[in-house]
Amino acid sequence: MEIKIGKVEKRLNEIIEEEGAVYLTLLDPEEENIEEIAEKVKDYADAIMVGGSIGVVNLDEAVKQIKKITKLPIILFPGNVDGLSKYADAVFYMSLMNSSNTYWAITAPTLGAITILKYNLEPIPMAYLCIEPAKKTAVGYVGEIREIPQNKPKIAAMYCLSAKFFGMRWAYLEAGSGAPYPVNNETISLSKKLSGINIIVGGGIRKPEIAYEKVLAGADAIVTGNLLEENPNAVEMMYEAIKKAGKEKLKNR
Ligand SMILES: CC(C)=CCC/C(C)=C/CC/C(C)=C/CC/C(C)=C/COP(=O)(O)OP(=O)(O)O
Ligand SMILES: O=P(O)(O)OC[C@@H](O)CO
Ligand SMILES: [Mg+2]
Repeated sequence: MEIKIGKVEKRLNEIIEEEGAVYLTLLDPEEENIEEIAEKVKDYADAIMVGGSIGVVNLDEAVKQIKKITKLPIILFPGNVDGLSKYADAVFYMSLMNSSNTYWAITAPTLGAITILKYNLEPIPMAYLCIEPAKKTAVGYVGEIREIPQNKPKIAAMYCLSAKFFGMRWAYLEAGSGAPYPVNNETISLSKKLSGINIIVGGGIRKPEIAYEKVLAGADAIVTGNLLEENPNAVEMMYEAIKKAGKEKLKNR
């Protein structure tokens, strides 16, 4: 059996290979100045994620608006089965593996599967892991998580290895949108070392030097959301830090 990797994922893999890391920017479909943010982000992000954890309205409209502004791939980041739009390119086909409710671990993605097929969206298989302090954020509340502690990097790493054994090619270490602090470097490095799959890190990253150290620790992708809602211009300095760290990481390989 041959497993086909889609266009968007292939492109992300090429960028990771050539530049050491990708920069993903998260846009909330409910954001009012979505066009202004997309306009700024289009020259720096490698792809745009679209999603929100508390209900989704105007998703199709939001995706169409972004599409008018840029040709960058749009990857849906669904907070539930209603987070799907046929106007996007791909979807993080995600299981919240450390939820205490099987709905978030397997039922929601299963209920979305046929829609994904019908909409011709490229599914990118991903373990979504909510790490301390995610419990204090919207995703922790909605996703009913068993929060993974930061002082035990092995637990997160073990989930990443499990994700790999399940055939997932990506794991998202999520501290929660707007988190007071991001996932620590030890958790990132051990997760990467043990699993070897692509590691996405997001939640609470607001400074270029922090993004820089997360990439050096082993992150293949960095996500920022809130920061750009507050200051879309910050995208440039984040981009530079991520790509600088990516280059250094490739050199030290
Ligand atoms: C694959 C399909 C169809 C569904 C998967 C559904 C799953 C597993 C969802 C996991 C639980 C969840 C609520 C995820 C939300 C992820 C997300 C879109 C976060 C975006 O951040 P917000 O939490 O909206 O941030 P703000 O609070 O800053 O708006
Ligand atoms: O909004 P921030 O804190 O950048 O978090 C982004 C992302 O990890 C949320 O899913
Ligand atoms: Mg939101």
